[in-house]
Amino acid sequence: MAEGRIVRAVSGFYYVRSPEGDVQCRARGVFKKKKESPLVGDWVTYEETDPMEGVVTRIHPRSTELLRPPVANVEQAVVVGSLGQPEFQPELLDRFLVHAEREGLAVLILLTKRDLLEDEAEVERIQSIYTPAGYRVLPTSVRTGEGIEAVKEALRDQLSVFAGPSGAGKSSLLNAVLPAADLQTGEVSKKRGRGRHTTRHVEILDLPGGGQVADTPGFSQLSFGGIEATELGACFPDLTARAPDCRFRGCLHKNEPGCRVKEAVEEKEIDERRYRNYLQFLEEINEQRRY
Ligand SMILES: Nc1nc2c(ncn2[C@@H]2O[C@H](COP(=O)(O)OP(=O)(O)OP(=O)(O)O)[C@@H](O)[C@H]2O)c(=O)[nH]1
Ligand SMILES: [Zn+2]
Repeated sequence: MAEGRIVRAVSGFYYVRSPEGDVQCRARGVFKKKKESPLVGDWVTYEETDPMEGVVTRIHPRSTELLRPPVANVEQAVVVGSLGQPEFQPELLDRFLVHAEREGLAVLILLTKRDLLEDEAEVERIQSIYTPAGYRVLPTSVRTGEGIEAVKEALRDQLSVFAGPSGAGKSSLLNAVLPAADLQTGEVSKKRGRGRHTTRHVEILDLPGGGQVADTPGFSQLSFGGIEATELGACFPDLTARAPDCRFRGCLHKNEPGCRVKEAVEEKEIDERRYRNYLQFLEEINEQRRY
């Protein structure tokens, strides 16, 4: 019996990382009967039946479970937003943040392409919105190398996914933190940057400084299906912090009297744009319910 993490899954085989290499495993038949299946990211117990071959016998309880694409036990979402080409899109960033919060992940906001930014005050403006909400915001550039060491540091000791709009620079960042000598990984991973939503397999990559990254865009769906209106507030830490002081329990911070969140927006303690995005997402959730 040994334990390890599934780092890849290809046509019915699960590859479990061990100090000797990746052990090619099949899953025990009993999982199928129980309608369970091992996921990339799972910690499992396996039995080695032949050298470097085995059977997964137990799936350890998951701390998180992302569905599209499927990865288990992701701990951190690195939410990526570009500072130029494409220009910074706050609404899209908030959308990704909601999904990361919803999945119970720790969040790091990475601003990419700092080298393209002419207005130096922009980074501070963005930080002044998201830092009070509890997020760490790191400006980076793969062109100048700014922030890359800090990114490596932030990725240490946990499994992360990079999430963010297409073209924001996720693959470039991944290449920047992967070992320079590991050319093959670098090239493959660059190629994977394209068509990543189609037939690709999720793979967990080891980072040289410790820590792992799942080579997947994190969330491929950004609609709010499955999220109830009453749950949305909890996905905005800056709003949630004030919610206990609202007059009504279950306050949606919309038109209710005695709403502390709305007061905080008026007093500029909560960023107004974040609040407007919250209201818009709430509207979307209510729209979905109508159909
Ligand atoms: N100037 C500049 N360009 C960058 C930087 N990072 C990425 N780019 C460029 O931005 C474009 C998109 O980068 P990718 O890394 O492919 O973006 P992605 O988020 O992986 O995109 P998808 O694969 O579509 O999800 C490429 O042309 C990169 O060369 C940066 O720090 N500075
Ligand atoms: Zn309220």
